[in-house]
Amino acid sequence: MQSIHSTSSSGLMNSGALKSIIPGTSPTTTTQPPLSLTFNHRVSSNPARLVVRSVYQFDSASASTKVNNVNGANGSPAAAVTAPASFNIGGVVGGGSRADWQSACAILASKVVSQQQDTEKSGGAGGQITAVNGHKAASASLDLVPIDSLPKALTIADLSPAPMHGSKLRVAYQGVPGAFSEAAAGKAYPKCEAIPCDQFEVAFQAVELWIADRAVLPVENSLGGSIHRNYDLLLRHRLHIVGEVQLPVHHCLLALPGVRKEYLSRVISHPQALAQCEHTLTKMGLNVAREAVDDTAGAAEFVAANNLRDTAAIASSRAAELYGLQILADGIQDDSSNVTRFVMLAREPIIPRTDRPFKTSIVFAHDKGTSVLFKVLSAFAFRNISLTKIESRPHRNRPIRLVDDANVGTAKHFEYMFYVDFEASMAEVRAQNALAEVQEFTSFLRVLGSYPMDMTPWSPSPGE
Ligand SMILES: O=C(O)C(=O)C[C@]1(C(=O)O)C=C[C@@H](O)C=C1
Repeated sequence: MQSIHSTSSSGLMNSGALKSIIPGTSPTTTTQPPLSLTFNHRVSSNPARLVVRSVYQFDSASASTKVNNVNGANGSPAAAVTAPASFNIGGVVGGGSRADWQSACAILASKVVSQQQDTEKSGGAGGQITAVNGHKAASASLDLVPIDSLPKALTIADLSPAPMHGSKLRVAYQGVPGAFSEAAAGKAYPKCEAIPCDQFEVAFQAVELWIADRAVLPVENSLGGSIHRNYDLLLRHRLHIVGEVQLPVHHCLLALPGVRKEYLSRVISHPQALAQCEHTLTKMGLNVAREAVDDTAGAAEFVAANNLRDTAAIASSRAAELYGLQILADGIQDDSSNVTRFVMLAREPIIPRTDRPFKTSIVFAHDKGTSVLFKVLSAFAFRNISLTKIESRPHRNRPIRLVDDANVGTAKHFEYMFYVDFEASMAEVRAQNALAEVQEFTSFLRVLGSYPMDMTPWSPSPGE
């Protein structure tokens, strides 16, 4: 019996992807007294090594509280908000009281005067105070900063860099370059800048924090079924589904150059990929250990980076190219028409239309009563609205309902959240009426998004 082990991102996975960006998780503190607090979102510009970190940093060199938002797309500062918290003037560090402030100002004033005198004496500009408290000081002759170089007021665009005209849409995905999610991002937004993230949660946060404009998320596969975690995340976050793509998934068995099948003692990949290739691997005589990692391309990267001659990865042919691996076997998915469905997420919903086929995704919890699920679903059936998917997940807040019966004891009913996709646009009256009716039977109802269906003509993966 083969087993699939779960390995956390701190284990096998060695990606340079976006890391968790929950503020305060990786504070960098100095032993010096906290003089200013810097909150930095730093995004490296190397797409294969993109890391976003929230750094709370006590910065004794600056006398202010700064929030620096560094734009991930080009690495240039997008915003810097400065507010006095405590101060450091001319080497005098103040704790923030009025008396400290005044004495520090006095010291500063005397320094200005003495430096002005030095400058005047020397007749040069060499003795100018260049910066006070992070701000450029006016020159000694008091010719103030020219009007055209006055600092510009921050605008909402500085704080939330959306793609400007002509710039690329930034799309967050889970995994490293070569992952199928990256390919899905490219299919959904052909000219986008794909941003690798080490977890799904991080991809959501990247959009919520305006580091990315969209996230692309796998929700189901034709062989492996639903990706449950992502259903839960859709509910926990407030992003909107704005589109879907269905990607043919063509798996390859990858190993270091020169490695033969007989040398292998394990195969590593994303759990979905291992599941999608299970029968083929067995048919190939590869009865070796399977190990799960965070994404397919991450598995390929791991084999290459650690020079593992006894390990193969299941990943895309692009991953083979990127990480210098050879393809031992091509098209090893158990079904040639292996497809993964991804949804695209954004901060704002799109306006639903009726000029092309639309799908709408909802989630609801139903109230007590008889045949409630039947009643809810019939609201669609009576209006000729086809359901394309139904999924249930445990109700997080109320997973169990106790039903007491004096004679026979207590029944424990499991409570669910139901996710339904149906083929209609929210711009259609029949869809609005159906939802109005659904609302009557439900204790909770949310529209996750109404979006164009992926209608690309069917093209099985190459080599099929
Ligand atoms: O690991 C990857 O390459 C992914 O993009 C993730 C993922 C998934 O979660 O299902 C996407 C497509 C394939 O089904 C296999 C893995």
